[in-house]
Amino acid sequence: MTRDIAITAQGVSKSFRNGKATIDVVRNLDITVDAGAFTLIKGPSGCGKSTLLAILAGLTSPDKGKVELGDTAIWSLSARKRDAFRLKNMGFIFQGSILLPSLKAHEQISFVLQQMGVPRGEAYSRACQALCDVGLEDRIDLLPSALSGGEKQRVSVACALAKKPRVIFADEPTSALDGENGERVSSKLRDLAQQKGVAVVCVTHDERLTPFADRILQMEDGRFLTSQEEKKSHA
Ligand SMILES: Nc1ncnc2c1ncn2[C@@H]1O[C@H](COP(=O)(O)OP(=O)(O)OP(=O)(O)O)[C@@H](O)[C@H]1O
Repeated sequence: MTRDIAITAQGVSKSFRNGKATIDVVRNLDITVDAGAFTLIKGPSGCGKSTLLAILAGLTSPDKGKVELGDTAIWSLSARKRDAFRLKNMGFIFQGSILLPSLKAHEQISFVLQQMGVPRGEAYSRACQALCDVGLEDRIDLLPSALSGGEKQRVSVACALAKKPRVIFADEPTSALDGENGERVSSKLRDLAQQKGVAVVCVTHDERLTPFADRILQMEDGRFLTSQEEKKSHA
């Protein structure tokens, strides 16, 4: 069976300057991500997980290397074209996702869908369906000020679902969620991968996500451990 590869990154590196010091956060890293798979990237705090995710998602430019989604090299696009490509093809679930204070839960989502060109009525029904999928059917008409932190996080999850993207990038998607809702979001992400062929790439410390993953990559000091190194580090 041939693999359906959604993302290919080759030789990706990123450093940040901290005063006079330079920190190499992502080091000459290669990764391929399959469509229809839930890929989990784990590793200690500060090892470069979020930076890598942002590079793959076209949000933080690498110093070196190439990232392709399908046959589009995202870092060769102009900023404007990259924004449009992201809007159409990617969903995001990030820690502390910001909601617009004056929009109700369903409007947060239908606003994004309409930016993508989805007609108003369809945008509304997709927004409501996605909010139901994350258990927010009785929060559809509420403003962010009336939602808890976990509910706001679920609105951003619903937004990523409603877009029906090719790829979902998630950074600690369950961090603000209790057991039941953490499980609901985790299984939704897995179902999207398995049933809709979405490539889900998730970075997390949350062990609750592990059973849902098709593939787990362990990161340390800006690179992936080989399976042998992983065994040694757990010994
Ligand atoms: N914009 C930036 N400027 C300077 N340093 C940065 C920047 N972004 C990240 N870093 C540094 O890069 C390193 C890796 O950060 P990153 O957020 O990618 O790690 P992480 O593995 O996701 O950590 P955590 O699990 O704690 O979220 C950290 O030392 C961080 O301070």
